[in-house]
Amino acid sequence: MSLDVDIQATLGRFKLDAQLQAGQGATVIYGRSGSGKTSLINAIAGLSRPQSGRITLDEQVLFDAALGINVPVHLRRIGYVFQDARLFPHLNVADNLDFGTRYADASLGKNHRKTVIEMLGIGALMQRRPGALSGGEKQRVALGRALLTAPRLLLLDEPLAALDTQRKEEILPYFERLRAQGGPPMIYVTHDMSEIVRLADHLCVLRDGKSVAQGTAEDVLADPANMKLIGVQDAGALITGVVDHHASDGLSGIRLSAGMLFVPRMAVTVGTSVRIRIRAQDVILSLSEPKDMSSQNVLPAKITAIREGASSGFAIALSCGTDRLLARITARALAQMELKVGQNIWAVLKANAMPPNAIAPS
Ligand SMILES: Nc1ncnc2c1ncn2[C@@H]1O[C@H](COP(=O)(O)OP(=O)(O)OP(=O)(O)O)[C@@H](O)[C@H]1O
Repeated sequence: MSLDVDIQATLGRFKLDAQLQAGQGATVIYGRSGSGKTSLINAIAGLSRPQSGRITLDEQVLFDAALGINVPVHLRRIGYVFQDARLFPHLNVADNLDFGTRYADASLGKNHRKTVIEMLGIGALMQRRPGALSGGEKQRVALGRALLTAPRLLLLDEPLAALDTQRKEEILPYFERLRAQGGPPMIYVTHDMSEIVRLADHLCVLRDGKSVAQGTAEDVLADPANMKLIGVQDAGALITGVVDHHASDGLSGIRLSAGMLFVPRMAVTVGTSVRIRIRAQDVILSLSEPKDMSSQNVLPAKITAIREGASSGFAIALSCGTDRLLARITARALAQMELKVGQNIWAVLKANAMPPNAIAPS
């Protein structure tokens, strides 16, 4: 699958001017409230019509302002899951599921329906109406309804935003499974970093209606130039490792290319590959190897870039074995430590700075 979007739209006083390239897997659109995320995916779905630009999905032109092409919503074969499920209240789950299949490829038939219902664990809910479902169940049905149309692409607009933490945990594994099992490519809107760690292959950052950064999630998050865009609270790189052991003192050891990382005990088996978000503000830099610290996590690193960030802070990009880290330090620390690109340094990471929602099987 390849999606190519380059559109411009004026919505009241808001101007959207976005470019997006997406392929297989999950592409997360990340941005603050009002940055244009919903407007962008509505245009991809065909729910709104941009003033200019072009949208192509694989070889098909879905929209081209100059050529006057605008394929109607129901012929785009794109599934859409809204934040608030939007099931038909007067129809039971079975009828809600079948509603979208009117335009779907009939040859997919009953087997596809059965697989989707089993995958989402909604078989027991078939006769219930949406009013008798929990928020998490509603979202599973909404996802099922979208999948039953055999979409070429799935658009998900903050599908977990209306759910509490427990319900989010109930639904996220379904998205992870879809991604792992080669389900339809997803464009997934969120401003929740933990969902990015769990799902994002690619990341596109929107700001004030403009796509200001995009690429693999690892590249976008490790780039010190993007620290301001992501926000100093959330900025941080993704690293990968393999669960090496679970210690009896409540920590799990993760083998990284540059050494061992200790995190609060993880509920995954030894040998599992994981992706971990290390927030820039949780990385401390030291010129010499710290030996008498409470932190268990001291990794050798090299400075690859130094970039001025927001509010007198600097973003320091580090290579750490084959991984990248991002650290945020003050201008004073930068001057006192006389940090330079190319310098070898030690990165200190607190185990408690890596809560379970910052770690996901990769
Ligand atoms: N039809 C419209 N008419 C006028 N303004 C609009 C219209 N649609 C969207 N906007 C404005 O465009 C801006 C972007 O809205 P959009 O819903 O795309 O943002 P978002 O990033 O999805 O926000 P959120 O995270 O809060 O859902 C907002 O300021 C919104 O008020």
